[in-house]
Amino acid sequence: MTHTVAEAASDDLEYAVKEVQHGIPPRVIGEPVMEMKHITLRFGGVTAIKDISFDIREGEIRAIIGPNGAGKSSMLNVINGFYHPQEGEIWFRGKKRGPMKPHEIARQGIARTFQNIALFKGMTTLDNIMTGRMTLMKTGMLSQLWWWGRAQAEEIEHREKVERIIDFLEIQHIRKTPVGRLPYGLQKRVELGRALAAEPKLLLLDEPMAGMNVEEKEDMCRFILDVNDEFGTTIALIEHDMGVVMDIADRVVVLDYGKKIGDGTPDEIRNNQEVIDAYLGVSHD
Ligand SMILES: Nc1ncnc2c1ncn2[C@@H]1O[C@H](COP(=O)(O)OP(=O)(O)OP(=O)(O)O)[C@@H](O)[C@H]1O
Repeated sequence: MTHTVAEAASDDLEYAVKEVQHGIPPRVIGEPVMEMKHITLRFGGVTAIKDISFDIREGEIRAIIGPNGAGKSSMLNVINGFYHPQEGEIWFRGKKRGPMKPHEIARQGIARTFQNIALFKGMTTLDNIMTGRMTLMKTGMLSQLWWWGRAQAEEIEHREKVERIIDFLEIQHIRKTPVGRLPYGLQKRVELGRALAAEPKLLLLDEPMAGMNVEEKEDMCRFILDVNDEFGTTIALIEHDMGVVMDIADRVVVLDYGKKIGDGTPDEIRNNQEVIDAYLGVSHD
């Protein structure tokens, strides 16, 4: 089956996003936060990313799209330090970044969610979101023994922040439920909550709508737009649902077989012949 971008967009979903955007002033896009310069990443004989450059700017919602195996997840893993490219440079806030461990990158204010939900299934929503604050916790195990009062004060502060996220994501009713018992859409929302708990400046979302029904997608769109708007969080996301991408992204970078074939606003991408030929003109469900 073939279909165009417009056909791929669900009318219901489009409406929900427009409704959310209504009344909100246009986003202010700032300087580049992250610059990927001529990145090449190989796994043995497989070149997952070939000489790709693009940037992510302060305050924007940046989408990375492309067919299966295009190199999107690999790119997200390069951004969050999980993979180290063999070639190219990564610049973060105007400084060249050397190889870093993921926890060091988390301390720089970069958080992510995963394509396959990576929550602690036996733990409650509340505890899972609390784990997102680990990198912000100052008091270690030993000092907790000596500085009981300080550790307690810190715990209260973290709990308050987590409760605010629970309110924001409208998941009060499941705060004590083990996440393994939750429907898929709610688990995805908890995972977003855990990433938000780290108070990221740059949030990376790997297929946040995958496996969701239309209603769940509407909710997730609303939360992504609200996170960007209310917290000023810069967001980079991989997403297959073209209706979502074209509605919420400020700019879109398109990958195909590890190469960049398009980069621009949703309108520019819709009209880019190379992108249409490689990706948009055919079904990619
Ligand atoms: N850890 C790995 N070891 C070997 N090859 C890998 C590894 N990770 C990815 N690849 C290969 O790199 C290429 C890009 O994969 P990647 O997962 O980044 O694509 P993608 O665009 O995210 O795909 P999808 O939409 O299916 O998730 C593929 O050919 C894949 O098989």
